Amino acid sequence: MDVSDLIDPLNPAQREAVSAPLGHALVLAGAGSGKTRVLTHRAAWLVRVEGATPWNLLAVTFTNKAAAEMRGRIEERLGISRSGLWVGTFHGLSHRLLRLHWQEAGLPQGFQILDSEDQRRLVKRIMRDLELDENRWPVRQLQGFINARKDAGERAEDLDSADPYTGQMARVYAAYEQACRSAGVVDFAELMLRTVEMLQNHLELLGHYRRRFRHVLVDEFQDTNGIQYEWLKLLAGPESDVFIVGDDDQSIYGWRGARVENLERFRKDYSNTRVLRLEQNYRSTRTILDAANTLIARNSDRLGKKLWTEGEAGEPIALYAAFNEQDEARFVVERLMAMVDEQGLARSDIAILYRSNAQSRTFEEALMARRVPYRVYGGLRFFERAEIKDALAYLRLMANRDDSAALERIINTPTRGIGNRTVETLRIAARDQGISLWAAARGLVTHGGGLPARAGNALRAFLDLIDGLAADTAGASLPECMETMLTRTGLRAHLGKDGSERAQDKLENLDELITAAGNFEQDNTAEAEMEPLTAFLAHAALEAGEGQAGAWEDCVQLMTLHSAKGLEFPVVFLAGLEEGLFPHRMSVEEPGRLEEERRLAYVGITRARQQLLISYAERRRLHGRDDFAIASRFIRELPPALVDEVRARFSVTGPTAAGTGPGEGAATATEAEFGLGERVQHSRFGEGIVLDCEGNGPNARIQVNFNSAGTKWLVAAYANLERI
Ligand SMILES: Nc1ncnc2c1ncn2[C@@H]1O[C@H](COP(=O)(O)OP(=O)(O)OP(=O)(O)O)[C@@H](O)[C@H]1O
Ligand SMILES: [Mg+2]
Repeated sequence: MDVSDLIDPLNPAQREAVSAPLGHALVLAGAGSGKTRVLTHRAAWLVRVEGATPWNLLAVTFTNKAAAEMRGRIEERLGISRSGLWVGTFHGLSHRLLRLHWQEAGLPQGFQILDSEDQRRLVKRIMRDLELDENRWPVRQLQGFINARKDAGERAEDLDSADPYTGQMARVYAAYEQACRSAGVVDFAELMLRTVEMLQNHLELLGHYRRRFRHVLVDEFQDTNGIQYEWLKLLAGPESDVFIVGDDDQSIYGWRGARVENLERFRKDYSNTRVLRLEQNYRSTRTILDAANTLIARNSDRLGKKLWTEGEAGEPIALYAAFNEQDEARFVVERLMAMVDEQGLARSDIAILYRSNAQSRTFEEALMARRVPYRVYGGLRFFERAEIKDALAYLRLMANRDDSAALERIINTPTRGIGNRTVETLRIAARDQGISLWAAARGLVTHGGGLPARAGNALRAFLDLIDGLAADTAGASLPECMETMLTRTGLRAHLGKDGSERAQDKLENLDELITAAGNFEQDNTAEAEMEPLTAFLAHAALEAGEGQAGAWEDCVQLMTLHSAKGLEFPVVFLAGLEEGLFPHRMSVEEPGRLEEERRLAYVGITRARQQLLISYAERRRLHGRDDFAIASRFIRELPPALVDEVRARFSVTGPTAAGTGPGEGAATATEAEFGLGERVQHSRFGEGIVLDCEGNGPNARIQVNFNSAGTKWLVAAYANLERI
């Protein structure tokens, strides 16, 4: 059998791992050393050499993007496509198991997935029911508590209710579980926990999957948490071989209960594990790799790995000290546009990585202003935008009337005369009778009960609308179903009334949703027969941006450092390296958490193949607050010889003689350059210092702090500022 395509593109250590005899194996190696490559080749090897069938494989990773890539690579090596391979994320695969075995899992067939915003609403509602003070019991804290308990495999009844604090939390948790059950919804953490419980309670099912999944492969193993480890241990039975790859230096989910100790635990639980190491890095230039190695060397308690490259030194790391976050975004976008134009890079070769989701907005605005296509992974995803969530809530309710979170979201969107008081009446009725809001509404409409006639009529019309929509769209294609829904619910007309640009955006997003539904291809896993609508809704809840508008277009990639794990890009911009932001202010006090932040920086740096550009802003407006920041300690921890500082300047273009658009009149434009922090003179306001600038061309505005007149924004083209 010719397996040269599996073996030739590998170095000796990688070959050893791919062709290892059957049995458990752990590949422990640093970033970019080919762990993921080895794992995909191993999967193909098992089928082609060891006689496994694709049906025997279970391959797990952490992000949708990584899972999609892994699936593609394995299918390519096996010469199959859209095969229904069990390759996916922990959550995605759990979802699949629950869909297949909803009865055993004790779920309604059309169960829906609750995302974290819906979850927060639900927790909030429960707190109101229990009359808990939000100031004493912050909603997010309770939500975090519930998820953490689930990640640890604990139900409300497992908690120690003797302790008053835990007891109170446990009460909320219990009520929350009850509400989810009656609504027929599951949250993300529940997907895992429910699967584990289902397998534990149904040994025949467990036996079936254990016999089936003879080969279990896990990427990024260092980030597994308690419940994921449990899940793996269940599915990989005594007859199965487990092949895991990981890097302790890239463990970045400790805050969410991931335990790097699972690497050690694995070696104990799975005796005779062969441990293999890879030491050659194929991803990055020597400069980038040296910087990463130097940084991570500061951490203690490392398992210790060597990493070297035959690659070239490459370019130095560029460092840009931005005046503020706008200036930072401008620098990044101008640089990347130049790279695309001059170096012929594809936009998708370029990634902008940041510590927290909130940072994406400034970059998005700068990219939009210059019409550079981009795509945000994770964070505020297409499917999380308000208008999209409204539309999806209608669809969810059509699929499952008991989905109270969906009902609450749209019962009065667009306004239809169902006020807060009516909704409150519904809530009370639902709570008292332990039924869903829908059932409560039907009851009130049918039997009367405390609703004024007008409210009753409005409610009845709403119920009939949903029932009618569900009946009329049965059997229709997804896009048709959405089209009908958007029209009949009045959602589209409601947005159309408002002529603003934002409303226009929203309408376009709704159109995009129809397109996404049209392009949506269901996984053709014959086993998991799902209604197309249910499948699409699950996809929307689970896939981070995969169905996002224009996903197929060549666009710049934006994501948090956490979502960048396992990926690589020729060019990486690492933005916002400021003390307090990165490392995050919550982490600097605790050495353990600081080390996790450093690992995150290591992950960020090692995503870059050829060029790494780091930036920070000396002033940043985030969460509505202005902060002055100093450069992150992680910048100081890089070898200075590898870092090149970029000079800070920006240019403002004056109005063109004929008033032509930007670009056309460039030759006649008067170009004035002001450095941030430069002293200038204004005819009326006197002397001041340049603080900020916004926009380009004739619309550029400049912010100056005048000695006597205070801080002002001026249109640069007309301000006639003079440098002094
Ligand atoms: N033997 C090899 N020859 C050439 N290129 C290789 C070889 N092994 C891996 N690569 C390439 O090196 C890059 C990094 O590989 P891969 O993504 O598998 O590393 P990794 O160890 O999984 O990294 P991470 O820790 O970041 O997940 C990829 O572009 C891969 O194709
Ligand atoms: Mg990898």
